[in-house]
Amino acid sequence: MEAAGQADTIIQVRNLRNQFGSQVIHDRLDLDVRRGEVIGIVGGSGTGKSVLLRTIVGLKRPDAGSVRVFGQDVTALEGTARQAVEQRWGVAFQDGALFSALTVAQNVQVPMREHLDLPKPLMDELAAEKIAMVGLPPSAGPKFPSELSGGMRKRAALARALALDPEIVFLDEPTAGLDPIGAADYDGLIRQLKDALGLTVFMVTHDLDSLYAICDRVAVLAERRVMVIGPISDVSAHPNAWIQEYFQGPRSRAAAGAAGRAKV
Ligand SMILES: Nc1ncnc2c1ncn2[C@@H]1O[C@H](COP(=O)(O)OP(=O)(O)OP(=O)(O)O)[C@@H](O)[C@H]1O
Repeated sequence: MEAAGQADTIIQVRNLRNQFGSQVIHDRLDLDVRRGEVIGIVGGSGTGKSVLLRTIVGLKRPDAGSVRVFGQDVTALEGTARQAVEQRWGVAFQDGALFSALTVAQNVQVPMREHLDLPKPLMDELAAEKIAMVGLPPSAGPKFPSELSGGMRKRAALARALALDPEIVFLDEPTAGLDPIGAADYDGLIRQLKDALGLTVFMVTHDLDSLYAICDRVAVLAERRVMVIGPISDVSAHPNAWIQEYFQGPRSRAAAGAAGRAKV
């Protein structure tokens, strides 16, 4: 059941604590993600962006605090209740994490096999639909991940994340390793899918161009928590030293300039 008054908040993290041994990664971290937004998670290396993503999707159990998705405390869910929630989101990891022994189409069908009981022709049809949706040619379906370029593998991973028509897509460094044109194409695809499907997109990224081009809001992880969150224009004005260096450096100014020109 969705918590009353939380209709717009699709992910709510409160007082989160994560640590590995004596290394505290998150402490009293709060985060709200709104339904339908593209949120970019940034921060210095090792600030715990990936750990935050993994905690929200249940791959890491938090040491303290709560994580509510769709109004449900996902850290407490088990069995079929957990499966039901997992069907409502898709995750694409940085390296794609595709099964190398399966074709692209079979990879896209993995979540279908796990969660649904569909006849093979229908699964083939749905896989072809997802493959087309992410801009891959039909010929990519029977190929193995090793036969694809890095950019195509990322799209295949996205197709798998979209397999069950999720409401939220989690992306870990989606444009890492892509050339600038490939990265811009991928950004365009995310924006297009978000608009067409009403997706909420949770994106860990280092890519300043992506932040400017597609993120509605940006959350900066620093000092073990979300130090600042908001539209990029607000966040980039924050006086924190890392934020200033990150957003006011030459690469950021170039990305901001490019985004400004694209909007003209
Ligand atoms: N399974 C684990 N066991 C022990 N330490 C871990 C584990 N996973 C992550 N860490 C540590 O937690 C910290 C945060 O890791 P995380 O991968 O979330 O950082 P990040 O912000 O995503 O960094 P980057 O931008 O470099 O990818 C790092 O110091 C990392 O070494």
